[in-house]
Amino acid sequence: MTTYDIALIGFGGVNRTLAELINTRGEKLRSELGFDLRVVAITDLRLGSLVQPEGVDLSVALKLGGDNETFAAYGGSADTNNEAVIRNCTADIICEATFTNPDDGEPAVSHVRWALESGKSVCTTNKGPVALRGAELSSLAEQNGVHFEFEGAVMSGTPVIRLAKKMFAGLKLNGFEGILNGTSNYVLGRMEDGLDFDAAIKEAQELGYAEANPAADIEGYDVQLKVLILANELLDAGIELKDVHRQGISSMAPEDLRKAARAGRHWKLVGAARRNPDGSVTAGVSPVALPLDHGLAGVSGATNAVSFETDLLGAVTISGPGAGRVETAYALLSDIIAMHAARTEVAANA
Ligand SMILES: NC(=O)C1=CN([C@@H]2O[C@H](COP(=O)(O)OP(=O)(O)OC[C@H]3O[C@@H](n4cnc5c(N)ncnc54)[C@H](O)[C@@H]3O)[C@@H](O)[C@H]2O)C=CC1
Ligand SMILES: N[C@@H](CC=O)C(=O)O
Repeated sequence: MTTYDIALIGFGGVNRTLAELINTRGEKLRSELGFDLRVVAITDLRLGSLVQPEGVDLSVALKLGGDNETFAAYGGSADTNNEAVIRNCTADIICEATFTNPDDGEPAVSHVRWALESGKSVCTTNKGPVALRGAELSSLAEQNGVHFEFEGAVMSGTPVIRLAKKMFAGLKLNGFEGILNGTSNYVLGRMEDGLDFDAAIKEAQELGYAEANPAADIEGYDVQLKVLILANELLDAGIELKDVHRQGISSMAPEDLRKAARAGRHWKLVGAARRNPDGSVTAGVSPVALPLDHGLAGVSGATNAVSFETDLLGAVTISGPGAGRVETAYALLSDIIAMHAARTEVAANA
């Protein structure tokens, strides 16, 4: 049985839930997937760092998080020590789930770089490194013979990136439009129900959907990153953040939403990209009042959906959870499963 040693960088909602899945469903994962997962290091801004090559006792680690509690009391350190931990720990795979920084992707870009440079594979749900340094990091992974996987960066655990890359072979993608942020979609729906803006955001935070700074969700920064990822990964657009026009939903009031609903429309924050006749790609994010018969109008709550425009099939739509701790932890697991499948294939062909 293969065992993958993993390090969790960031121990918030997503990586804690991954640790819970490993802790409570380890046996099932072993029998169904044919490999074992062992956590050998954890770092977190608030908790510090814990490195235990023989395997961290997850039931203990998962109880930590009280006021002023750090790993120092459990044989670790109160310092995060990210670079030393990532470079020197015995992990095969680094699971990066720290805050998304929409400006320059740091420090997550460095976390990913240190891991790949030291011969470790990376899976991440962090949109910053993928959107802003995706090409560079993928090529660094290739140079080092390791994997860089990021399915959870768009639409959480709902398979989009790998699915489109594999299953759309032979089709030409001419563009896409989608609801790509669970928080803003949840907030728009709750405001249509009559809740005020702040109360709706608070609910989205409690449900684990929102970014650490929810302005990223509401002002469209999060969708801007996701549009950039899909455009570059799937349309080969070669565009940068500045090329993705951005407008959020912060100026919308509950009354605007209810008035639109009475007129048979739902306001949605839509991210889209389309290939122009000259081959260039135009991309952006903005609120749109969709008529009820539009395919995205009925997508509600934290559900996301993206509709790809293809040459031979017309529109192909993928829909599923777009946020949530369990759903996003599953995305990391799906990345590890993909790495295992690739490794098994290489071994079979050797
Ligand atoms: N929650 C969700 O539904 C989804 C989240 N994501 C992304 O996954 C990542 C993690 O999300 P959550 O776990 O929900 O966020 P969170 O805010 O619950 O957890 C992030 C953790 O990272 C830690 N952290 C921040 N900077 C750090 C650093 N430099 N070194 C070590 N630890 C650091 C924080 O202390 C916190 O515990 C974010 O980038 C988010 O954008 C992606 C898809 C869905
Ligand atoms: N905050 C994001 C989480 C996933 O990327 C969202 O609400 O969609």
